[in-house]
Amino acid sequence: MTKAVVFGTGSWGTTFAMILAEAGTPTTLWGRRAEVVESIDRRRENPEYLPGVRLPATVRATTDPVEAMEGADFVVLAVPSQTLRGNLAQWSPHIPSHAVLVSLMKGIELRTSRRMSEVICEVAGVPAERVAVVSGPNLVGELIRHEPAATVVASVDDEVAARLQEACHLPWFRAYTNTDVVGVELGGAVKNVIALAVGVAAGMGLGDNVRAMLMTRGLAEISRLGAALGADPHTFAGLAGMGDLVATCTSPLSRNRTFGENLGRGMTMAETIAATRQTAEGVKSCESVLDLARKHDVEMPITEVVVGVVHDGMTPSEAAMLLMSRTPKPERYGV
Ligand SMILES: NC(=O)c1ccc[n+]([C@@H]2O[C@H](COP(=O)([O-])OP(=O)(O)OC[C@H]3O[C@@H](n4cnc5c(N)ncnc54)[C@H](O)[C@@H]3O)[C@@H](O)[C@H]2O)c1
Ligand SMILES: O=P(O)(O)OC[C@H](O)CO
Repeated sequence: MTKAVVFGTGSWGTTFAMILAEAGTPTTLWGRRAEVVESIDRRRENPEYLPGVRLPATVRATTDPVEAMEGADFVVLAVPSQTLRGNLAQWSPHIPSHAVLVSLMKGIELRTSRRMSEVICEVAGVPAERVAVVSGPNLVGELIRHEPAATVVASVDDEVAARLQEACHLPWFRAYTNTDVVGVELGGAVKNVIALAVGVAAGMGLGDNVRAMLMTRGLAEISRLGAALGADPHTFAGLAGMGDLVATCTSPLSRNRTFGENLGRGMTMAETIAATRQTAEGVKSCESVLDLARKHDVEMPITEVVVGVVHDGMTPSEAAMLLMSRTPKPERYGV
């Protein structure tokens, strides 16, 4: 029988463990904090991240990474992107030699500008064929109610993607396979940056025309970066591209959009960080996305102003003025 371990008892790690278990894949959750692990193991609930959600009996939990990985066919990683390298270095000596490593994370590493699958290959010393990525419009607040949703399971090895698809596919959770790992990962990481921009605009009281403009031109930025990195352009019209962009930029459940909205309303960065309990990946990844774009000579004006507002003291009004005063150009310029 296929078994999985999920590293990270946050909202997506716990929810994906629930999905795997419901799909018939017994799953062990690894967490840092003994009280969270004990609650999952004894009471079948993660009160901090998913209060009131009853987890299936085939979800176990432990603080011991070695015990967690015993016999695992899928090692699923759901910690904040910037912590992956340090954590995985400790876990990788104990990963079963046949196991596939799966990234649920939607970030780009600071300093190296690497995608999460690249960090996994480098740190765990595994070939790309042993890595998969799950990304799509998957807001946890809806999934825990078993509302219908779909996702993309990507691996350069389509058999690996098909195995993971089988391990997590449910009547209410459709998993589609894809071999374009680069495109699927970029779609997930960069939409968080665009959601910050959309949130800022909403916080400033701006309406749907602005939201549509930022989402559409944001998709152009994602596609330009994807083209430079060799992604399949069709991926960005799919669930991991436009799909996730729509969900994240329009939902009040999105942490990234909410983070931007608080900034747009006039909260300081310190106040906004204090008001954010969970991981809003775009806050750090906007800088690494911009670095990646610059390395590949790709123009990403929305990402630039997001970095300005989040990290360099630019005001939302200055950001809006900068974007609107750019040189007029044809819509397909640079795409
Ligand atoms: N929540 C969602 O709706 C959702 C959906 C799809 C993808 N994602 C992505 O999944 C990833 C995880 O997000 P999440 O929503 O579960 O975040 P979260 O903030 O809910 O949980 C993060 C987890 O990581 C743990 N953690 C924090 N710092 C750590 C460290 N240094 N070492 C080890 N563990 C640490 C926390 O204790 C927590 O258990 C992110 O990349 C996010 O973009 C989230
Ligand atoms: O809450 P966010 O902004 O991290 O978005 C969650 C998921 O990535 C949506 O698919």
